[in-house]
Amino acid sequence: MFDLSLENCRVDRDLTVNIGVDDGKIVQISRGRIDASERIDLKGYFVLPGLIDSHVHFRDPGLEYKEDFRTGSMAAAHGGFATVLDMPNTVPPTDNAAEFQRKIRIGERKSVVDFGLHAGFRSVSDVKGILRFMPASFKVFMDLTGISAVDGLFRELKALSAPVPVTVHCENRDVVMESMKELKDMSDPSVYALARPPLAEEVSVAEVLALSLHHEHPVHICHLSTVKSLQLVEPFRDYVTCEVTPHHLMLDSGAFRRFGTVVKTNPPLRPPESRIYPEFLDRINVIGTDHAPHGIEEKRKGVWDAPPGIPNLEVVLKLLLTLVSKGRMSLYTIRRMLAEEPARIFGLRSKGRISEGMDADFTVVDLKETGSISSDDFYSKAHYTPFEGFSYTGTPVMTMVRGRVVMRDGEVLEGNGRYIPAEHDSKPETSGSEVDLS
Ligand SMILES: NC(=O)N[C@@H](CC(=O)O)C(=O)O
Ligand SMILES: [Zn+2]
Ligand SMILES: [Zn+2]
Repeated sequence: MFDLSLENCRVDRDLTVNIGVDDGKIVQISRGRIDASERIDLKGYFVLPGLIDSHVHFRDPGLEYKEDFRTGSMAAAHGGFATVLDMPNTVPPTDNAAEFQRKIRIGERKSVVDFGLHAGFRSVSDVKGILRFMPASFKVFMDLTGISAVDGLFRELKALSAPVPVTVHCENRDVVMESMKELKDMSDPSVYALARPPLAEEVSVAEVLALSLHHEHPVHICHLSTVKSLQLVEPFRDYVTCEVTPHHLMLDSGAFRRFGTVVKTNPPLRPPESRIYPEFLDRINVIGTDHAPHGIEEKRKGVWDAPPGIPNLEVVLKLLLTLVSKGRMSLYTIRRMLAEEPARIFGLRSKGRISEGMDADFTVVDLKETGSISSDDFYSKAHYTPFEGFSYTGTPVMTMVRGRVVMRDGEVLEGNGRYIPAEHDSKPETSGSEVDLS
């Protein structure tokens, strides 16, 4: 007798199964009846593996007025995510063993969903100590760090035979400084798109590709935002993976006219001729929200003083399911880019697929429910979005983390998220997408 049976789970276009859950794990997948003490009937919904957002900023510790691990993880559960990977640019940064362990404790105390952590990089001497905690990656901001320092990180990871990916924010510092010069006295928010032009990203992507090729070490490029960056990355698929954000997928630099500095983000929204469109998704590995909450009052400062970043955890799945309803992308693409690929790239061995032995993480969606996005419903502290009022078709109705319902019908319940150590191996295996039927 298992703890739970999820019944009538439509897990693929034409495949409906029952799923047995015991002790937080998927223990049986079958068409027949499963004996369990509790049953949940999911007839009429579509059941995805528990989705993973590999790019969030929960601002904890140090910037809790913007977000903290509790409100951020509740936003994740509300948005349909069972696992998140948090970024290291907190105060202080998560760039040494002590801070890394401290953030694990913060997450274990506050998070309602499971979480992994990207480590920051300040000094080669901290790398070995951080590796003990099995980080998802080492994150580097190329607009803040010089090439030789980043080269040192690759050398140290190789010396320690640690195939932990280097995750990169690609904007070249020199190009940004040069571009800013002639724009500094201007105040129209749309100049921000010119201050950090596509060339800044493309030059930085090229530098990172050279480092990855030279060291034969995996690299993951965050928030890739131009077609030319995508063309650069394409020949390097065996070592390099990349991510696109919902805002770079759905908006262009024209959004500045409507939303001003609320849509100021790094890298900036791009002009129509250089941006990424949903039709390019099959060339990209991961959709990451880059959930980057700030106080609404600081977001309303001038173009040079407002902090960059857009919160997306509670809108991204509605946006993507609406694209599915319009035939512009498939549910399979959501499963690949928000579950299978993040789990593979970041070594989350127990997550990302519906098969026996995996964690019982599920994201259940209603493909037909319609509505319009309202930041009043957000659990995040950031009650604003450029997608306010967006009419969606399709929404998450349940989020389950290791067999525990943490969101049902839009209401977030109590949860007890766990730290998920990353288990990287040097051979990035292909992402299996079929449901293993026993
Ligand atoms: N994307 C942003 O504009 N801001 C992010 C940092 C980052 O991801 O670069 C943030 O932490 O606010
Ligand atoms: Zn970034
Ligand atoms: Zn980010």
